[in-house]
Amino acid sequence: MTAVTTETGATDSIGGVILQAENVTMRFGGLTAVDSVNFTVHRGEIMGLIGPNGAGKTTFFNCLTGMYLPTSGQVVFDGAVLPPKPRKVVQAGMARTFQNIRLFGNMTALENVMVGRYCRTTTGPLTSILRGPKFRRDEAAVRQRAQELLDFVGLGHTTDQLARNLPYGDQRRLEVARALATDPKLILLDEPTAGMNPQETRQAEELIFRIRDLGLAVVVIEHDMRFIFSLCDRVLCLVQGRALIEGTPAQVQSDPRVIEAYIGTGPEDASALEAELQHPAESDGDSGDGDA
Ligand SMILES: Nc1ncnc2c1ncn2[C@@H]1O[C@H](COP(=O)(O)OP(=O)(O)OP(=O)(O)O)[C@@H](O)[C@H]1O
Repeated sequence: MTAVTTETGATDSIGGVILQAENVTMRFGGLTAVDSVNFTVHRGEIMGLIGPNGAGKTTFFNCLTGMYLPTSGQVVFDGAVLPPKPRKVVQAGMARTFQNIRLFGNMTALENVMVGRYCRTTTGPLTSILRGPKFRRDEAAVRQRAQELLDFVGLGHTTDQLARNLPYGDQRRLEVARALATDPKLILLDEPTAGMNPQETRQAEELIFRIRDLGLAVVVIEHDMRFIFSLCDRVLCLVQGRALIEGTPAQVQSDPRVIEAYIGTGPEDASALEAELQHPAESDGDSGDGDA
């Protein structure tokens, strides 16, 4: 690992390559949603993925996480070509959250996290049916780890609460805890601050930094520019399926093509971005709305 000083002045330990997308292309019939995109993520790095609506961010995310098999190109994760099966991707050490919350609403917070943990247990069907000593040991370990993760994301007090009764920001954090329960090396967060208020957004940022400090790599899709530029080590901007620029937040912010790209697809996105880039202090407190 080498010590790297980020734009924010913090010194982070960024290690070797954990994820490499090579010329990833995804077509839907005649539409090319992702077009020959290269993308590299290192251990201990926070990568941002931005782009105007319809730029191909979610499709690219789905290619990275095995939801889609790219039409061409490949994704190499931790030294091996990614199997195009979400379950195998999780077992390989990649976890994700979704744009729309996907919790088990009628299960408790703890049970939701335990579900994520089961992919790492070795309990077979027979052991589960017989409920012998091994089953009870495994179950206790899963329960304990799930509680630790609830504590880690700041939800230690919600153990027995039904997921559907938690406030919105807590539900998003619960999703992160469930993803962490799979013991990932890389976690991908799809619009983690969507629908959050400014305070929840700051908590989300702090949580992502702590996840990175555990040594995990993080990839984030976000529409909230202030959030992404203060959080990430590097940012990739997609436009019409293509990589427009990849660089540090400072490099991406100062590239006029980025604002132009947003202007080309929607005046609201463009003016929000322009305001953020030119007058970051004035938008204080307005950055938590998200737009799922
Ligand atoms: N399953 C699909 N079938 C056909 N076209 C699709 C499919 N999924 C996405 N597309 C198209 O691919 C393009 C990229 O969509 P995608 O959702 O990946 O963009 P995005 O950058 O995530 O957008 P947003 O920020 O609005 O979520 C769009 O033109 C979209 O209509």
